Amino acid sequence: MKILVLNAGSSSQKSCVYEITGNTLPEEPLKPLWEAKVDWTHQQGFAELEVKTAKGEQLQEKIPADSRTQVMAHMLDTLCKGSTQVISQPSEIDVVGHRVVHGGQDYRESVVITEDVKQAIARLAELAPDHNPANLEGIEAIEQHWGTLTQVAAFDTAFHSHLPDAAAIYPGPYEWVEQGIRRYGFHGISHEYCPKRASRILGRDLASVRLITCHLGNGCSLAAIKNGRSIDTTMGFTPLDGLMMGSRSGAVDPGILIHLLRQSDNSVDELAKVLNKASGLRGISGISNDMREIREAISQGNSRAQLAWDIYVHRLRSYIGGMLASLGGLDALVFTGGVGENNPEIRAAACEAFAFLGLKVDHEKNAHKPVDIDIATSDSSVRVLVIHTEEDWEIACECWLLLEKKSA
Ligand SMILES: Nc1ncnc2c1ncn2[C@@H]1O[C@H](COP(=O)(O)OP(=O)(O)O)[C@@H](O)[C@H]1O
Ligand SMILES: CC(=O)OP(=O)(O)O
Ligand SMILES: [Mg+2]
Repeated sequence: MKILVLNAGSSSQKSCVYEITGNTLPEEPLKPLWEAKVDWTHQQGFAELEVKTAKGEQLQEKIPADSRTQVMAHMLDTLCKGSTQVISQPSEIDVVGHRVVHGGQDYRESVVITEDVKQAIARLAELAPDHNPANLEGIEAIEQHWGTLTQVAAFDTAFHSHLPDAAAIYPGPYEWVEQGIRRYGFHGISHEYCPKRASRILGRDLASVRLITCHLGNGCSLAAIKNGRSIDTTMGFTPLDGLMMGSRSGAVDPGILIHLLRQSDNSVDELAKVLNKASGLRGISGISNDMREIREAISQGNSRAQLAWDIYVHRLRSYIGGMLASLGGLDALVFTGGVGENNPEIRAAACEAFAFLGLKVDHEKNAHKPVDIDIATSDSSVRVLVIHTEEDWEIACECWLLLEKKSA
């Protein structure tokens, strides 16, 4: 079965083609036949496209980013044409799997996309404005360019859909519960993949390990994992809650929002834009949402970049502390996502606060681009893992399972 996966994040569009043969799913992620990444934010006005194939072909292009759909169409063309071609026509793809960020109350597992599903994704766009519209664009781009193919939605909210009520319900009026205003949690595809990988690295049964998964990308969230399930998480009703992020504020006193809305020159839309696009690392530093640029500015003595870093670290530590209490103990702390996987300083800074528990990082291992390994010292009381998240592989597995079930 050939599966194309489209994973639209807030700063990137990642895409992969996998070929799964045989009648069971492999335990380890397969190497994609073709993978592409579009980075939307690295250079103003341009998108950077990188394509790689299993055969070793590579392509790097800088394209004007005026229209996301055009960039997507161009990316899809590299699958069927030119040096990175891996299929001769779209009909060779059996199914297209999409990461869909908000699935609301109704979508607690992956589904085959129908008109109803598309309408629900569009309806929920208000709650995930940086994601659901891009997810829908991906679905529509396939329909427009490739015609009718089976498409599947894998929801970021699904893995958190069994959160205990005490963690899921906001202490507003009870009517909120009836209106579906609750903590949904996001990055669920990554928070589900990482514990499975962690249990293999640790050589322990998933049901016996207590984990905190720190997904630190452009969006950032933590999840507390017990018995392989999410029992607490930092993102909420929308992907704005919790940790400080690239350009999102994370949790702020709701009184600030009331105060700003009372000032007549602030509209709801402006406020939404400020919280989603002009806050977080970008808002505080005035430089960028990208952690690489924040680190660079700190090395040049920029005090606002330093402040942005300090707040990011403070919040990360304090939310890890919260997850620790929800779990009542911890076997391993897991770092993943663009920042979690690539930034040794953030891992060291987060872990330092838990040294009193006997958690110790091996600084040599931490510094040397760790991938899917334990970076704690042998005498550390808690393991510390760096895991390359394989959201795309997890989505491909969901597609395979759904189609196998349908054909059984
Ligand atoms: N080498 C690196 N060092 C530090 N941060 C990095 C590095 N590579 C990527 N990042 C960070 O990862 C972020 C993107 O994370 P990613 O998980 O890919 O994002 P998305 O939210 O789009 O899925 C970038 O904004 C950047 O801050
Ligand atoms: C939900 C979310 O914030 O996703 P991303 O980090 O990919 O933007
Ligand atoms: Mg992401």
